[in-house]
Amino acid sequence: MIEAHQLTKRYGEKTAVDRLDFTVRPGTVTGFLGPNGAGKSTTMRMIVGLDAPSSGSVTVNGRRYAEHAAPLQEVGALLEAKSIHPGRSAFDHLMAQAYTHGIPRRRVEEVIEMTGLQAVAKKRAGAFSLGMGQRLGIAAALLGDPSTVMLDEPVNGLDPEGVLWIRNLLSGLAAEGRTVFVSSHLMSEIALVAEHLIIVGRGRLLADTTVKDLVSQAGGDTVKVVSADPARLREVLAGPGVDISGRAGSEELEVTGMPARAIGTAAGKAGITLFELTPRTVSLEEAFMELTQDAVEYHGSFATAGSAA
Ligand SMILES: Nc1ncnc2c1ncn2[C@@H]1O[C@H](COP(=O)(O)OP(=O)(O)OP(=O)(O)O)[C@@H](O)[C@H]1O
Repeated sequence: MIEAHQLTKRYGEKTAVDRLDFTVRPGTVTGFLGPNGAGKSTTMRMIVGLDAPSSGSVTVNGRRYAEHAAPLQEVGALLEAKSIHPGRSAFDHLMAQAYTHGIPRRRVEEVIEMTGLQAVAKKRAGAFSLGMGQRLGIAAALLGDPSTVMLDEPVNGLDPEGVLWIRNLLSGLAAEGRTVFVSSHLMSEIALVAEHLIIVGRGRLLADTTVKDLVSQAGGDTVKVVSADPARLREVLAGPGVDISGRAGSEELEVTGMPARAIGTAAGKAGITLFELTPRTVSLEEAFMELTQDAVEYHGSFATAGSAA
């Protein structure tokens, strides 16, 4: 369990993390999302004590990271900055860490197997591909068999097989009852693995929600209905929580707050012929963009042909 209370980090004039309050719970994968520069890495660094909060606090399993007697057993982290000696083999790198934390050799062998590094474990880590490097970073994060696992942009630059592997690994860790906290600036990646979402923009909390709720809040439960008698259909469907819109003279209605199946049934009972009944699905990417559009630090811009002088 990770708990942040009014967590704040300032770098001079810049407030990278601004009074964040959130809880990351065990047994599920929580995605940590936000545009570039939103403060995700800074937050994660504070969770593992690599950066000190300017104010507020963050704890793992009820204590600040530095207060744990055996922190590697509490939280395993893969952060963006890697500190792997390029001349050392993956096995030696993990053994060195295990040795300094009183972790047995057996556990090193276990994490090598879990991360599929058996064939390359004795090779120089400096010669590793990006994917292998990520696997090694994850192996190191899992070394202490931690109840909380935190990964910063774990799928960055991975091939589809690597992405699928990470997805299965994270779901498996959550199913074992661990707290799993994963950052990304890509909604599409997180949507496949996370159930819960913490979304930040410019250091502020924008949403603490579920993937399901984010979609429905963004209008994911709208249904397009084309019928022979839209005026009567409006009357038939009207009710509490149901919102109906449509242009005068058009056969098309947009219905929010009623599933397609219920609309079809009601129309059928009233004898109204339907020509089309289409649930509109808002992609998570769209929902995310809508939520974070004001919080993006650097908007891209492009000149249209007409604007060139
Ligand atoms: N050491 C530092 N000194 C000054 N500013 C910093 C420092 N570290 C981060 N920042 C600034 O704080 C803000 C948050 O950065 P952070 O790296 O935490 O964002 P992020 O959400 O992880 O972004 P990304 O998705 O690009 O990795 C940015 O504006 C960044 O420039």
